[in-house]
Amino acid sequence: MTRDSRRRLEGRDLFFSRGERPILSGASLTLREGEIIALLGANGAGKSTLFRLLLGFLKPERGAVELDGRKLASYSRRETARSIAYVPQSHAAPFPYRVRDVAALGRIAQSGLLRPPGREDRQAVGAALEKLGITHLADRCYTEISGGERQLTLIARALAQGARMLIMDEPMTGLDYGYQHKMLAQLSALARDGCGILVSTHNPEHALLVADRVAILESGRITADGPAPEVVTSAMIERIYGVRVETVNDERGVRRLFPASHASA
Ligand SMILES: Nc1ncnc2c1ncn2[C@@H]1O[C@H](COP(=O)(O)OP(=O)(O)OP(=O)(O)O)[C@@H](O)[C@H]1O
Repeated sequence: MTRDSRRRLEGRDLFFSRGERPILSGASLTLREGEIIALLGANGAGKSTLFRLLLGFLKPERGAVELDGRKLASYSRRETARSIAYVPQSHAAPFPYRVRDVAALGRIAQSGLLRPPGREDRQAVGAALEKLGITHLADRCYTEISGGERQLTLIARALAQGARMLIMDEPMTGLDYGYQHKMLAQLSALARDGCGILVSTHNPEHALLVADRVAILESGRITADGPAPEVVTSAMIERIYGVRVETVNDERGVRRLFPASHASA
């Protein structure tokens, strides 16, 4: 068997609590370059907390986070930012920055806070905007573009950062149907280019469409982690979300879900 030489971000046996309340109690998950992992879990299951631990924003009480086999805590903040980027849910910026300026914030990881942006920075920002198909928005004000365009801008910021591991917190939230599907296509394209993507979603159908693996966070642990069709079953949906669904594989073999209440209506 050949050793997997891809870069990897690994959270092992992570424990974290808020006050007396345990949030994570032994959660383990590994993200590798070139794959999409969809993280599913009910509201409050601890998905964002797990993300913050994997990004090094929070320290686990027990367990370890490692990047390429080395403790994340041993990397400088800037080194970490060159490898791992966080894409939050799209938000309104406090200042009317242009789209290219928001994307350029990702370059701080490469060139530092104090140095004015140079040619390389401008090229990286231009390449990120182009890859996401939003070059035409470069001079638009971030506060005056749509939620979907803002989400793409935040991904451009992550790409400009040079990171190969992207951690995305519910990027589809608030996007219209068209943008949700553009976003899903974009995630697949980024993974084909070699990015590792860990994305949380409340829509298991999105996981079925793009994820190589689906991980389930419940009771503070990853209770399932495997190929989407094996993990996203009617039993799992009922257990996590309390909704009965019927599953049907479409002509491409992609599993589709039908809530039983609609199916029998
Ligand atoms: N700063 C905080 N102080 C206290 N409790 C917190 C804090 N942040 C999160 N929590 C609690 O930790 C638990 C897990 O929260 P987290 O945001 O990680 O869940 P989540 O799975 O991302 O939720 P959602 O799907 O609703 O976004 C929740 O019960 C939440 O109330």
